Amino acid sequence: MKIKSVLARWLHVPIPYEQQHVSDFGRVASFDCVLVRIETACGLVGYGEAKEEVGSEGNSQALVALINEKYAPALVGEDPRDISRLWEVMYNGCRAHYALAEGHVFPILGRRGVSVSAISGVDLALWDILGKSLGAPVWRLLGGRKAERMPAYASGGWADEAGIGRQLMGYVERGGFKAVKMRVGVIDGDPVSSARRVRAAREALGPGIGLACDAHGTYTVAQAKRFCRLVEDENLMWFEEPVTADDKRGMAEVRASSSVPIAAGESEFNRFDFRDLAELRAADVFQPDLAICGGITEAMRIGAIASAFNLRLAPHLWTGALAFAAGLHVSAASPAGWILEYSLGANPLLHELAEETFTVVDGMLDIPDRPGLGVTVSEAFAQRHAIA
Ligand SMILES: O=C(O)[C@@H](O)[C@H](O)[C@H](O)CO
Ligand SMILES: [Mg+2]
Repeated sequence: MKIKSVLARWLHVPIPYEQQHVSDFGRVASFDCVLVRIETACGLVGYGEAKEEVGSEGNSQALVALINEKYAPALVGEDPRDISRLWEVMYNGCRAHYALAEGHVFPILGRRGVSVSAISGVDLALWDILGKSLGAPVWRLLGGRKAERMPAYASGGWADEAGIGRQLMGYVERGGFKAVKMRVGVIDGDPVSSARRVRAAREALGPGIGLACDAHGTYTVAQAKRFCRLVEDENLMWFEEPVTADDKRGMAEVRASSSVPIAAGESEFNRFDFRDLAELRAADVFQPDLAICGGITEAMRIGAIASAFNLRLAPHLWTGALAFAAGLHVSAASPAGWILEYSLGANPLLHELAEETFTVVDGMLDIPDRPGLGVTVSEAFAQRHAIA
């Protein structure tokens, strides 16, 4: 089996004004991703997703250029089922222990950032092709799924102190969620007002609903410690990215300062970043993003590290349908897999790019059992929103 073509396109989907939310980083006016389409000479087609920015807003030109101009020419002619070999060549270039079939030398393109995101998009498409070639869902190729459906949490919660309880209860009523996530940090100013919003949320939800908080790395270590102290009795499911991802030791200090579990990983790029988080005891929950972290291949390794360090895996699924589905397959197959993120912000790439729908019933999401990633991409939707 041989790869015939690799094509990356930037999908830019504007969000209608009434559906936009104001996140920590401003008003979210679009949802963006890079759609990777790989076709084999025998006519199999696989799709993957790569992302330039964690928030999924904005420009993806650099990523598209990298995939189409650097990775694609090297991949054409290769066997798409040799995923580990191709991963290694894309990451380690001429240092890889494997070579490209035709003896081409591949450059080393970078070990973090868009290079690894590009690998993610390719990797997802390769797994999609492998599954389709065998008529099996990806989770089966990863060793089987632990359950037919897994718990999901509703991810949103930007409202102020007066509105947060109602907003989160709205999520619970809508999908039967047993867990929700709200934003704290820059969005509300300081740890004291964050803690007030958390208390309001807990009061509305009662003790039976899981509650997580996400600070997007916007606190200082001192602020994050103060926040943990203020909410220690609110029984948080986790406190996410308390401080910048660049300060892993600071994160470990925050974690050691209270009993509030720490989650991190959406800003990390590969297993080596997660190994550092684990060794520093900086986190309780790992959140790789399948469109960023090196794809399914790397996420399974990250899941193995989580398991070996007695941590949990809860992938960052603020993504389009392909990275979302990939996260479901990995969570279902990984021993550390725990809970799935379901974004409650406007997310057209989750709900309109795929012909299938991902619906939460009684707080649970079905693990797809169609071949490959189990996502039928709507080419009409993709073409309508493709910028490059
Ligand atoms: O964990 C999450 O879902 C967040 O970090 C989102 O990626 C962010 O709010 C998008 O702007
Ligand atoms: Mg987050």
